[in-house]
Amino acid sequence: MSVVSVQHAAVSYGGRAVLHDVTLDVPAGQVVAILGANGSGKSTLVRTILGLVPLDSGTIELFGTPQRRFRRWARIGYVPQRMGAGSGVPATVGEVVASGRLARRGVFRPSGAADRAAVRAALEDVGLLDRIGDPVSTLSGGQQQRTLIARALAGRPDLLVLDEPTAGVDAASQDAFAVALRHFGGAGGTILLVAHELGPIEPLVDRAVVVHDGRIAYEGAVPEPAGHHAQPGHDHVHPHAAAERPAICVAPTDRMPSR
Ligand SMILES: Nc1ncnc2c1ncn2[C@@H]1O[C@H](COP(=O)(O)OP(=O)(O)OP(=O)(O)O)[C@@H](O)[C@H]1O
Repeated sequence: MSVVSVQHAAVSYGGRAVLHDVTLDVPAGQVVAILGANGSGKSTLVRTILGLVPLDSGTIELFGTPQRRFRRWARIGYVPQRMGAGSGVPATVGEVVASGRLARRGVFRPSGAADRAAVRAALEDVGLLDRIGDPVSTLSGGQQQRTLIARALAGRPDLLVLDEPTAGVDAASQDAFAVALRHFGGAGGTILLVAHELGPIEPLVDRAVVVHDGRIAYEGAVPEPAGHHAQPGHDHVHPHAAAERPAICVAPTDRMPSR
């Protein structure tokens, strides 16, 4: 079963086309990484899947239901790009994570034992249970990012969507994050993530999708990093995936297929 199915999607901002004829399938239980250079359209693709950006044409299905009729949003946990958890908000780590339960329980029902257990389990997953009572503002950037991931996990979603979850995050937090994702995936969860560098998540990724200029330029196994191409002594042994695609190797953070 496909958890996300995008067919021939086209998206534009104010008349400027940003995604062209994008087709993407995320099967249940898979970890799919969307890679690509800055401005290639990765975030737009994810935001379109979540219904935050309208389609010009094409179709999207979520859990087999056309997106416009899909109502079970609690099945999806979303961690947006570079969202500060601690920006002036005096909330504790536990409170931020508990807010991830709202869609599950409804705003007007008080939180119960199941909610508290889910919050603790999610914080345990990201290695921050010992900080549950601390103000978010006292956490490092990486720990704040882990708090946001715990908030998404606390809603017990079936699909986790993460936009650049490890960008600018310290190594310890990246490792904690990889552990949390492995746990979520091991329990049958589906993961769609946008990344520049996969780092410790790389072994978890079943399929990589490279977006270039608003089109899918490559789909398959995680490509080799391209950042070392320009270094002296690097023998450029891996051929480009297709003759018309050499331009995906444009930024140090881009990745090229190894075959
Ligand atoms: N809300 C918006 N209004 C107008 N243009 C936008 C908007 N959001 C993104 N864009 C433009 O659309 C293009 C794709 O942006 P998008 O954020 O999807 O790329 P990205 O691959 O996620 O890049 P990054 O890695 O920098 O986040 C870029 O040219 C960007 O400037």
